Amino acid sequence: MEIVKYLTSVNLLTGLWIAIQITALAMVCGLALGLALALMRMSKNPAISGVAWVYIWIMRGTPILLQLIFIFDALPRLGIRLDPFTTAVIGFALNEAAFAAEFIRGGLLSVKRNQSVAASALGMGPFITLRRIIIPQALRSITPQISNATISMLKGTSLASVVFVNELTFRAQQIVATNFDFFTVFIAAASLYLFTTTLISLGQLVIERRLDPELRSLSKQPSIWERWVTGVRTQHYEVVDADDGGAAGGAGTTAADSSKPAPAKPDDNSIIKVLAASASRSARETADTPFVICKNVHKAYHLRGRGDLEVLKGVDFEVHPGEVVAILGASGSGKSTLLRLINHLEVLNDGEILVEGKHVGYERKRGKLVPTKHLAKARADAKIGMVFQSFDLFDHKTALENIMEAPIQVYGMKPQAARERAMQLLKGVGLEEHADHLPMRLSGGQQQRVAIARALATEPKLMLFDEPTSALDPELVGEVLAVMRSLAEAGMTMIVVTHEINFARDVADRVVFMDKGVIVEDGPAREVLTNPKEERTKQFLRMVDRRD
Ligand SMILES: Nc1ncnc2c1ncn2[C@@H]1O[C@H](COP(=O)(O)OP(=O)(O)OP(=O)(O)O)[C@@H](O)[C@H]1O
Repeated sequence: MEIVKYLTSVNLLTGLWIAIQITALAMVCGLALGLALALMRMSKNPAISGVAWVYIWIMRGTPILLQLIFIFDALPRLGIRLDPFTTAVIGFALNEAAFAAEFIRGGLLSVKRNQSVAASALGMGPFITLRRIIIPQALRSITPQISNATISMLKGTSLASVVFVNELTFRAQQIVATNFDFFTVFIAAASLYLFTTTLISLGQLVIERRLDPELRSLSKQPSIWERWVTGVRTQHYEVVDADDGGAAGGAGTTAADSSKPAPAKPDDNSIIKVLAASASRSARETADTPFVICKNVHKAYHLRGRGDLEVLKGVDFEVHPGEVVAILGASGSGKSTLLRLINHLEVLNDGEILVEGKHVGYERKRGKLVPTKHLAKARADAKIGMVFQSFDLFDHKTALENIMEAPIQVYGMKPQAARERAMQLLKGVGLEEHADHLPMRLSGGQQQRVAIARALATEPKLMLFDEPTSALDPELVGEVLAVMRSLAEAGMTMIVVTHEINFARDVADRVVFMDKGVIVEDGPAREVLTNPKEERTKQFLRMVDRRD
């Protein structure tokens, strides 16, 4: 009974409440400062990362007790006088920030770099990318560490008694000093700590479940009961035919039974064809000038300790509206680099690239082209869709969410309209029944078709494909090529880096052959592929022939 008396004693409960307040405030401030320090640590600017490093070094290397005493005793000498509670909050926050910076940095680094490259290609700026793509994925690995840190801090608030904060442990000691009932008083205090830390652990559990993309996607699937009642085997959506112009609420058809095989090729009414045709129309408005112009393009990468690696050595090349150009060449010849330069995922060293008459992400200053500060906006305005070899779908988002992301976040589309557009696109690539599936639940071919749909959702005027089938098993290549073929047939301007010679022969208007950073041969696809003029092209085609 004695223990119940202490468990409900106002004295101890007030002490616990003070400990909780210090912990909550210090954790919020510490995590915010920790995130800033983590980003500073990851900066390429050595001065910025150096400042963060020194801060973390000092705060992690000195005891928090001394830090609290320093803030409480030393700051008044500089004219800054803080009360004990504020001192404790600031002291714990500053100390926590140093530790948080490191585990947050670990979490951010655990997200694959390709995720942010894919976000950039969709016109997403650094802030949106961090908030929508990187942090949600990093949070999964950071959450247990935040929970650990919160529990440690709650227990560690007893240290705040050195600056006269009257928290739980301190109050328990004061009671014991008067009644010497060590056992009961300390058991009561320990129980109060245990109760609170248990709540923190339960909170961690709830957050982890909410952050689990698999559980989230499953919760969108109809339950067994719902399926039985409605007779529907998978999630169903109203899918508006592209004919309806995507008008919300149009007469729709329901996504069909999952047993229906995915169409090998989108039908003529598919939104894929509608978008491609509209891109082709707008491209033809500038038909007298090439849509893409590369002039004397140079690119070198600086390799630490090994000097510069010159990857592109003066590339000149043009693509006309509605044209499909296949870029072939041996590994390392600079094909992907050239694609990445076109939508400014890399910075040019020399020369210039114009898309629809504009330098993407460059502005002229004193006669010189310099990268603009508004790079994300420049990419978004250029409307260049890009599809990568490794698909690079956002791992924490379903197929539908992947496609909706850029229209909503970059182009300000209303969520309902973006959802309808995304469903039409999924239907167009034969994947409407996989709308709520996470990338990890899709085959490589399906992921790549979602990636194409995602790129098309921004209504691109130009599509760049970087070896879109290289990472696929041979039996999955056909389904991706079928979608690309239908885009090409509908008039989309496309540049395709590929090793698929048959695709290049059948679909491309032109083939450009690259070797060691220069264009060796450029001409009509059939001519270059059946009757190459250059020895290097002949050698490459013989090698591909043998491989096939
Ligand atoms: N970020 C980078 N830093 C340093 N070197 C790079 C970087 N990106 C590419 N390279 C190098 O540039 C060269 C050309 O790379 P690129 O990816 O453009 O070639 P590719 O022709 O597309 O080859 P593959 O067909 O194998 O993809 C390669 O030697 C590659 O190692």
